[in-house]
Amino acid sequence: MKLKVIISGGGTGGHIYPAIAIANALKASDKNIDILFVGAEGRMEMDKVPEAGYEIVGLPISGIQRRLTLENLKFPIKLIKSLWKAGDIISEFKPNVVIGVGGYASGPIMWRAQNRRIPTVIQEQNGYAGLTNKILGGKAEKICVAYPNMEYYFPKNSIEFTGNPVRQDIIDLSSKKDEGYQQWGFNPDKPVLFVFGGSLGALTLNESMANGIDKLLESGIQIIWQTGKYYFDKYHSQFGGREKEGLHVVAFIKEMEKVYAISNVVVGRSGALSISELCLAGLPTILVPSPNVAEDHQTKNAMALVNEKAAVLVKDVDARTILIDEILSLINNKEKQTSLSESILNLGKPNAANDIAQKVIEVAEKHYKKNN
Ligand SMILES: CC(=O)N[C@H]1[C@@H](OP(=O)(O)OP(=O)(O)OC[C@H]2O[C@@H](n3ccc(=O)[nH]c3=O)[C@H](O)[C@@H]2O)O[C@H](CO)[C@@H](O)[C@@H]1O
Repeated sequence: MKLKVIISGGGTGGHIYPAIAIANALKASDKNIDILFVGAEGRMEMDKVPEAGYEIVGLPISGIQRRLTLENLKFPIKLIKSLWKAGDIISEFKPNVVIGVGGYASGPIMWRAQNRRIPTVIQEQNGYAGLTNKILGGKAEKICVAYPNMEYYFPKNSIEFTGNPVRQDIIDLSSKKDEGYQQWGFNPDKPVLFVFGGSLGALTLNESMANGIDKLLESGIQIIWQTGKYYFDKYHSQFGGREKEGLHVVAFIKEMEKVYAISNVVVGRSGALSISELCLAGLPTILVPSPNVAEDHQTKNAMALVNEKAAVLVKDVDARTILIDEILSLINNKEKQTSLSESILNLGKPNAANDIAQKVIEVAEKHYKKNN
């Protein structure tokens, strides 16, 4: 049987990269599997998925703002159009299974698939479930999760505790060190600090860095500062061009593995995928959870590590005043770095992508046998 799989969702890196990791694991297990991505028109997946070598179709869907806006009035029309198009995509591609990774596009296509009795698999990256996944969860064959206690949101029998699927290039970082130092022009004998605010950057981290950048550079730290594309112009115009001093201000990093490979200390938001990657990389990390996300889930994500002494927590409200000192104290404390590194490595799930791919194949084959 030649398996046909739709992978749907996106919106931010936190949904797109796990989707690509699942696709790669499916292909690694059987190169004849046919994969089609379904995303939302105009969103990040429409670029990132083709860059990863997969075909993607866009639905005209968007989210609902929490405020009353003109865009919200268009939402029902976009939803109806998307449901229509989702139906056409399914009729044409004839998937054996549809995977939803979260984000606007997974709603319409998973809904359509479930109504046509095509089996569906949800991959939930966070320690909570949004409304769409809660609705879809009731009819999904499997729900692959990365945090405990998810039976609060989903039927217990469908849950598989696989961990989040992480890009394979983040495994085996030691072989990428030399290339990493070379690419960034860094001295391997001096510490490297990596600051990143998830896939889109984070204002709090940018403002906190702007407050203390000279103090960090004076201490001999080499820095990669990812601002996110919306904040890049502002911070690059202020701090760009200082590569000789060891400071790189960038909008987005394509080869994260080479940055993780050379980082001594990382500062980040606590998006689910950032955390899963840091667990595999085993990096001493300071987490500053975003307070602007549903159900404060980044704090929950971060606490899962902090409770195991696997990361340091700095609250968003405190970051502008204490983050720089926290960084300096961790950079200067090798013992703490080692203990954080050991604890965070214990929480990693390096086989998640393969485990999820196997579940997807099982679901599709079971359904195929039942119907043929
Ligand atoms: C503000 C917001 O809504 N954040 C959510 C979003 O986060 P966000 O999209 O930031 O996602 P994550 O932190 O989970 O993952 C970021 C991903 O982007 C990659 N990356 C990041 C920066 C960069 O320069 N280059 C790069 O490749 C990382 O390697 C990682 O794979 O989705 C996550 C997963 O559902 C949620 O937990 C987050 O709360």
